[in-house]
Amino acid sequence: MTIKQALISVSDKTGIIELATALQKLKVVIISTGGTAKLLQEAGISVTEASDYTGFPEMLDGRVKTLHPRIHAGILARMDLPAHRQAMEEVQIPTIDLVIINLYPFTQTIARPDCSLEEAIENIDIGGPTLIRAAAKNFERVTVVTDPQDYTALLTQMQASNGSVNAEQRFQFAQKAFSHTARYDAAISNYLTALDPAGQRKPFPDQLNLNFSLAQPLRYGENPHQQAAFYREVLDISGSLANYDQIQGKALSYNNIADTDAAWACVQTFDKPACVIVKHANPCGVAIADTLLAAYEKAFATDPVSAFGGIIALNRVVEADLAKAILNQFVEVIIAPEFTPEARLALAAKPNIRVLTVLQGTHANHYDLKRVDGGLLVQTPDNFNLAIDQLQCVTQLQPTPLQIADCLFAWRVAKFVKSNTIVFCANGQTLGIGAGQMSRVDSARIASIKAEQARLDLQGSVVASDAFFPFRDGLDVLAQAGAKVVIQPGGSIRDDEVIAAADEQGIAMLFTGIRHFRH
Ligand SMILES: NC(=O)c1ncn([C@@H]2O[C@H](COP(=O)(O)O)[C@@H](O)[C@H]2O)c1NC=O
Repeated sequence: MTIKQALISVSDKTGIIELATALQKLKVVIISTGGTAKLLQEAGISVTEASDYTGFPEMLDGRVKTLHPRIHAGILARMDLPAHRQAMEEVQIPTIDLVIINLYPFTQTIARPDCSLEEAIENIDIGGPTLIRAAAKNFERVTVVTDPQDYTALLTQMQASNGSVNAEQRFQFAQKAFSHTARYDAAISNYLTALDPAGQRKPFPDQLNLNFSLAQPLRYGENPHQQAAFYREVLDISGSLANYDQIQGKALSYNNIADTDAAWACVQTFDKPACVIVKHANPCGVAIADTLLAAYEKAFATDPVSAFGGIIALNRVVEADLAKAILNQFVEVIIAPEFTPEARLALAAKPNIRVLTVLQGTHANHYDLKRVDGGLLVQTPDNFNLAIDQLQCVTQLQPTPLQIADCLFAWRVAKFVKSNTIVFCANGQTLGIGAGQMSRVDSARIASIKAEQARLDLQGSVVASDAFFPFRDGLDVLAQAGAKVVIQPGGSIRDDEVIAAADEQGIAMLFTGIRHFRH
């Protein structure tokens, strides 16, 4: 079916003159709304204004432009049905075969901090979604394009096939169109249901509509008998892990993505060159150093056994010497902001290794989400970074500036380890990590055993605990292992007992006043 008549009504006018020019060359008759029509006419394109076409003026400040039977019957008529054909002949309404449309910028409007409710309401598009839904519903005959990035595909096809668009492409455009209106209405619902009766924004909307689109199917889930897919947030994802660029390697698995997320989140919190090695969502080695190579070597030394098959995250450009060093171990994924051409060449020797780049430090999720049976737990992300002046020394012994720096390092690592968390550190290197235990004293024991296995000396080390010590037993384990400074939130009803134990064992202790549970 050759497209004979098109309706163009766009808020985002990117590429619209070029598209309309090309449509005109294909002898398509163009109807258009106020602002769009004016722009096209100024560009010398012959356009009929929607108001002339309907015989009805645009009214109510543009609230009514295209809401007219001459337009909607023209879009919705099924010309394969005799009754529809007859009805259209009786009222002398020609068909519209192509709708080029995008909506009032509601999301951009409400993103402005000074946006009033009135402005938001005026940016709720009514006629646009109606046009989109009508055209998408009738995709058997009508083509609807809602994304300026699809103009080239549309034209390529029309130019190659006598001004027509094939059924498969029309269906794809219709799928995209309904997703477009769904997203639009979701944004309106999220915004309005987050307003209290006084018009003030609440932290969470009464209705939470989430919008993710399929990024890639996955071979399987956490286990091979589970099916899985990876979805990406539709809006505002530049600089996010989900927007990764894969340079080489096998396709990412479900567990690869989850573990890489943990490693990438952790490594980004350091200012100095840093390396984080993750296994099963927990760091098994973290270090900072003057060079990235030194950071990697220190991180690897924490737990070489667990680092086997791990995920390695780095926060600087990776050069060839580091790439070659990493190749000595078995690694699943390497992620960094960039790799030099020489590093890429070196890594290419092991083509199965997944190598990813991500733009660094520009993205943070708005909400953390956790699925529970029949529900969803929602919270703001744990993006609290402790400042040095928030530390309170509660013991007779005061830590040295070097020990304080190590405490801050250990504390940052602890935030990314599953609770109960104990992290021994020295000189910007993790020495032993106890993760995910049901009791803090067991985590303390495991962390010291791990250091012993890796032949790392805990004498004079500092230790971070992600939450307070309920009893002195955990602290006693740390002291016996050789720790000299402990950083922990404080806040236990037995703090006095724990502080007394620290004084008794010659340990300095810092309270943060804040905890970092991670489940
Ligand atoms: N009210 C209507 O009948 C109507 N029909 C189309 N629109 C929107 O008007 C915008 C284009 O307006 P203009 O061509 O005047 O710049 C498009 O985003 C389109 O979605 C309408 N506007 C809002 O509802």
